[in-house]
Amino acid sequence: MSINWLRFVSPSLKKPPLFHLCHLPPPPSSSSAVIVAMSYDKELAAAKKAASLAARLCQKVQKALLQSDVQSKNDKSPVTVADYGSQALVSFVLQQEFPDNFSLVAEEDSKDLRKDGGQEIVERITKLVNDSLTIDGSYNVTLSTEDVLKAIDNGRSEGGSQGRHWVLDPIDGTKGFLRGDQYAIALALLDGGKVVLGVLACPNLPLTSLSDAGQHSPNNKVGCLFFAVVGGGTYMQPLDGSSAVKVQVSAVENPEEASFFESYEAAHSMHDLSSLIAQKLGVKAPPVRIDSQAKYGALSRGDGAIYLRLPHKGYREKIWDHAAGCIVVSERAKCKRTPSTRASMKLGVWSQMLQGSHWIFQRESILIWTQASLSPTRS
Ligand SMILES: Nc1ncnc2c1ncn2[C@@H]1O[C@H](COP(=O)(O)O)[C@@H](OP(=O)(O)O)[C@H]1O
Ligand SMILES: [Mg+2]
Repeated sequence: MSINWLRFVSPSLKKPPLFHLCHLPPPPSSSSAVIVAMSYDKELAAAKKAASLAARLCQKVQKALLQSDVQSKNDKSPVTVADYGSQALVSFVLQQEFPDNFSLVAEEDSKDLRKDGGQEIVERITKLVNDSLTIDGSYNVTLSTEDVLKAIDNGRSEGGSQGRHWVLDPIDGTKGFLRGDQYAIALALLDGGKVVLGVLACPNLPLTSLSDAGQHSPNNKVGCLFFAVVGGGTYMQPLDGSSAVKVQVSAVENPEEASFFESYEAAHSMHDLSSLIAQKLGVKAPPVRIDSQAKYGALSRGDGAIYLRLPHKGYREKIWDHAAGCIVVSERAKCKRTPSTRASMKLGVWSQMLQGSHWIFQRESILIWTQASLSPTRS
């Protein structure tokens, strides 16, 4: 049931240990990598297409964002027409491409949209989806509002450790999206309970490193698509479709020279605690706070070396918030056999002292500290 580097453990099977330090084996040799990667070619092409189309839809909505686009969900997180539109689009594309073997575990459902007063918003979503499909031109269809609601609800699969299941966060970082900041369309494929493929579309992430001094220059283009297939390395390409490059994680091993990422939202991760931990690790740089799994994309190309995610007590992570990001980081291109232990040992001591059920994940110079007891199902 283990998924590469981020382990998904059913709560009924096992209580997470107090802390767990995970040294991962090196990536497979290049010959086996090619064979493994090729077996998901069609899935990768479909996932990139679906995520890119959804990203374009979201970009359009973010530009024209009005407060009236915001609805309220039970958990009080904001949901936008782009959230639903993105899910409908990805669901539709995947179902077209894999009509005989389609299972999608996605964040949204149409319940709120089907309530009184939802019709207008459904029509707006439907128009957005149809406009995106028309521009793409691959499918000669015009979806009705009911088709769109069904496509959204086709994301209600429970997933599981048998067979293939797509996992989607249609807009990860909804708060960032509403603020005009970072967000991601995060799509992963589980096969036999393992994440085998991940695509992260990050429409607002600069193409150059976040640590570059010129990042705020008006000439610095934004819009990145990260993708990884198990055994095949991680790639990044501009969302406009130009060619992809293999990325590699940071070479920084000394935490004193590392920059660390955390959630922008203090409600999602305890900033005070991460600042204390960073201080104890010897990290000198201030935290880089960004929304969504764009953090994983940025880590995979070496913009930073540490990601601390410390949710408040009682929060349970969802599979769609990590599945795509974890493979994008764990399939990074760099292959170095001597992992740095300096930071992880320090973190280990701290995690014992804090007595939390935090796990530490280390791969070479990357450190990710998060509560990650996830199951390959939606619950
Ligand atoms: N109280 C909480 N603690 C931790 N994570 C939370 C949270 N409330 C929401 N989240 C999750 O944090 C995600 C955003 O991640 P980040 O903090 O890295 O930007 C949200 O994704 P959505 O925006 O898809 O709902 C949501 O799943
Ligand atoms: Mg999310």
